[in-house]
Amino acid sequence: MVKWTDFERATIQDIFSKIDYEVVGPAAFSRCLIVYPWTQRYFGGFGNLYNAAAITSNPKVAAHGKVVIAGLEKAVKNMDDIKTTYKDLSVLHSEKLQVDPDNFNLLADCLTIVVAGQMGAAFTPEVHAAFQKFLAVVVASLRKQYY
Ligand code: HEM
Repeated sequence: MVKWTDFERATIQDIFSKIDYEVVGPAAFSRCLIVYPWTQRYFGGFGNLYNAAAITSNPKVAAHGKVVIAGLEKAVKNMDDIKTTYKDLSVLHSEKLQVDPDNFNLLADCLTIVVAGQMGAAFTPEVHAAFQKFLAVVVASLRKQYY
């Protein structure tokens, strides 16, 4: 089981209480599609992903970015058992969506960059370390049902 320090718990709660979901989710997801274009292959039904401008103005991309953040919020609310919380989500990404699990880290990196940009100076190395640990547990939990 993952052990969290008081600082880590407080920091994760604090980050998610401060960030603007409507902005961070879409920004992180669209950044992932732009920076790592092979991730677009899973979103064939999302319409125009032709270039960065098309991606950032695509309403389906924005909507899915919010879905991802809502998924992360579940992990925030269940920090002591993210693996169980993400069981179905892991099965979905593995068996139905067949997402290469290496891509989880790419989206996590984009989330870090966007959150850092929003938080500015408050995103200290200690806060970064706590967020990194949280994302590592999220990614490991999403990978759990892969075989
Ligand atoms: C932090 C990592 C991620 C989280 C928390 C996450 C979360 C979610 C959630 C909550 C859903 C909706 C599930 C449902 O409808 O029941 C979803 C769907 C989906 N995810 Fe992820 N996801 C992550 C990473 C990725 C990555 C990296 C990819 C591909 C590069 C991906 C591809 C998809 C696809 C294709 C869908 C279905 C979209 C649709 O057709 O509406 N996910 N994800």
